[in-house]
Amino acid sequence: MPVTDQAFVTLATDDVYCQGALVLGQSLRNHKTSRKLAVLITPEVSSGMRSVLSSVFDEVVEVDVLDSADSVHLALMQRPELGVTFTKLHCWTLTHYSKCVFMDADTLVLCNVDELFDREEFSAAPDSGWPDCFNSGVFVFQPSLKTYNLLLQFAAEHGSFDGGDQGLLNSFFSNWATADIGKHLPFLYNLSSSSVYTYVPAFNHFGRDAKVVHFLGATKPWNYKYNLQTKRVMQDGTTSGSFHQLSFLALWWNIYSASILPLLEKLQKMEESKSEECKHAFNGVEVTLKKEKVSPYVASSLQKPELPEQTSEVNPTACSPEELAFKANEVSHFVSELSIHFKPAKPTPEDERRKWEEGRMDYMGKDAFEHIKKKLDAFLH
Ligand SMILES: O=c1ccn([C@@H]2O[C@H](COP(=O)(O)OP(=O)(O)O[C@H]3O[C@H](CO)[C@@H](O)[C@H](O)[C@H]3O)[C@@H](O)[C@H]2O)c(=O)[nH]1
Ligand SMILES: [Mn+2]
Repeated sequence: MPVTDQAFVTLATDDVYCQGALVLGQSLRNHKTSRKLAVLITPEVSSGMRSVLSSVFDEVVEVDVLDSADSVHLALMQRPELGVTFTKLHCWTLTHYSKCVFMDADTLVLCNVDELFDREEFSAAPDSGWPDCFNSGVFVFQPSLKTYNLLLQFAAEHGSFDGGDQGLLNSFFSNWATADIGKHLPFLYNLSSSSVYTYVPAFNHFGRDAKVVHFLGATKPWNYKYNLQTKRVMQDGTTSGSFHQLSFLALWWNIYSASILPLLEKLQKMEESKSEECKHAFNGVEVTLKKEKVSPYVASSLQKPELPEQTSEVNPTACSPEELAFKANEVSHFVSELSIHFKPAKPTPEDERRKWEEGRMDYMGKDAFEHIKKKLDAFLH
């Protein structure tokens, strides 16, 4: 039975993090969550990406980077570095839900995790770097404007010891470490893919029961390249990873290529171009498919859903072969390499107009007075 007053919530402040949010949302759908899916976005997210998000999420909620509705705002303005941090706090304003589970956009569920809603605020898993702190990538909370305002006030007064939301939330919910073991989520609900390195025997022993993978740290799944034929992430000099890390990365890309890419394509109406490269431009994100003609024989073998060897070893019990299998779609007939690039794309006229209407002009750039004057002059003469 669907539960409509509870939701999984994530956050994406730009089109890049949207790639992660989409894969997370799709992984929750694949594992048949009975809860709603909500994503918080900020004005920077392009209109194209918003419509893709709304085909995976039940609710796409735009929030400000900094809240301006109360007196705390002034104090916050002195601390611009905390802006993105506070954006996560907006999840407490979703008061049409009685309980929520927040998940970072760089997480991925490996099975159904709806049992998280049996927990109370504030439940989270230990941080692998400092286990007396919780990691703020996965947590159970209860939306409340009162808590939201207390958090903002606390932030304005004390800041954050790590400059991010994790430090802030740990200071605010400071009795997490000692008060109630029921609020300690097992590490399996927020397995940082890099900690697999630091305690290999434990991973070998418990890893197969992992429920949520968190790609915490500077290099995110979307920074890698993926080979659609071998279903493996491609490594170059700048990336490295253990076998298991690579397996989790491959799983992320499996979902991306099977379910997210077709959504992006539908939106962009990929024209039947004969060129070697076909690009999907969003705001700052470009998905590049390097085309390669595949012989009919190879193409037909691609259509068979086969279990990617890499992922099967990580979680053999939690997910069925069908769930893990890469669903070969039309794209795979001619695509060999998939990658996401981050270069500012030209905003659409629609995005431009929305920015103007919201009073967010590019004063330093194309909306600078000299440029506007030039246009006026050209028009008048
Ligand atoms: O430019 C950004 C940066 C972050 N996020 C969102 O905020 C989350 C946290 O950022 P992330 O890059 O995932 O941080 P981590 O590498 O996971 O680092 C740690 O430190 C962060 C800051 O304290 C915490 O938010 C994380 O939960 C914690 O795992 C992301 O997943 C997104 O949902 C954005 O939307 N845009
Ligand atoms: Mn994260």
